[in-house]
Amino acid sequence: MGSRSDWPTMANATKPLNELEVPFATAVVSAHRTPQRLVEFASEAHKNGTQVIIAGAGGSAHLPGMIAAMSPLPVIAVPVESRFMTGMDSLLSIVQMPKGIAVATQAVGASGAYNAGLMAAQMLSLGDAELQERLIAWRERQTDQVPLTVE
Ligand SMILES: Nc1c(C(=O)O)ncn1[C@@H]1O[C@H](COP(=O)(O)O)[C@@H](O)[C@H]1O
Repeated sequence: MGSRSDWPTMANATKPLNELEVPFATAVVSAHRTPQRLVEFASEAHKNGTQVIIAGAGGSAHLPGMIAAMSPLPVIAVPVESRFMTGMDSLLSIVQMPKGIAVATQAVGASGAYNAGLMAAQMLSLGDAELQERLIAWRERQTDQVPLTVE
């Protein structure tokens, strides 16, 4: 995430990851405030066992695209709600990537962060049959929890 202030949003990504027993690490990395840390993080991640990166940032959100530019790993982006434009600035600055560098952008805010965790697990499940089984069971539990009536 681009700032510690993104954590209340980005913590939502950890919920499905924990439920699906997917290990993860967190880091504060900013293209603007810690550019050297960004270069090291993005260029080294695929060498230390990381398989998917979830990048959340708000406002002038260059982080996901910059990570994607420097890493061969899939980058899932979360536009964090901003103070002045409620996340529209975050969304547009993340989603409008130039052809040739791909970022998988999720919805703005907490739900987007939650789905980023799910999407990461689904990507990882392509090479992990046990994780895929856990995902299928997770989906079935979710379906069972939706009541048929509003009473
Ligand atoms: N968008 C970026 C980047 C980046 O794109 O590299 N670095 C920090 N930020 C964002 O600035 C917002 C305000 O940060 P502060 O609350 O620390 O002032 C955060 O949402 C963060 O993601």
